[in-house]
Amino acid sequence: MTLITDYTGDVDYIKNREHDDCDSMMTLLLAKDPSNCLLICSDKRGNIARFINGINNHTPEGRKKQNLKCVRYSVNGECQVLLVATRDIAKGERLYYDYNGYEHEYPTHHFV
Ligand SMILES: C[S@+](CC[C@H](N)C(=O)[O-])C[C@H]1O[C@@H](n2cnc3c(N)ncnc32)[C@H](O)[C@@H]1O
Repeated sequence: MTLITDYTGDVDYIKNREHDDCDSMMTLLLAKDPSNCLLICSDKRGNIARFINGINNHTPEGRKKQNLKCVRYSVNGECQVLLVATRDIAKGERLYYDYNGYEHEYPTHHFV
């Protein structure tokens, strides 16, 4: 659970980005009413989190590479997405997390 980074960017309603081809959008908040769901768009303003690798969800090797997980916490009353370590990580190791922790919509068949 060592904090690696938070996932920063502009926050918007998912409904406003349905036709956006940005490949670094992160779900921030899933709500019962879909019109209230929020996401983080990091293409214009973001941080290092947008460049962290995703695992291949279709191979056993993909799962083995995972060394981070994505969690959501309320920090000072605001929802935040955090990437935290799931195990000890050696210096120089590549970082990987599961892009499809909740919605299973991100295509990863081609991920190495
Ligand atoms: C969240 S990153 C976004 C990078 C984006 N172009 C940017 O500038 O913010 C997602 C992209 O990184 C690449 N990527 C992430 N993990 C990968 C992996 N394991 N193998 C191959 N490509 C990967 C894919 O091209 C994917 O579309």
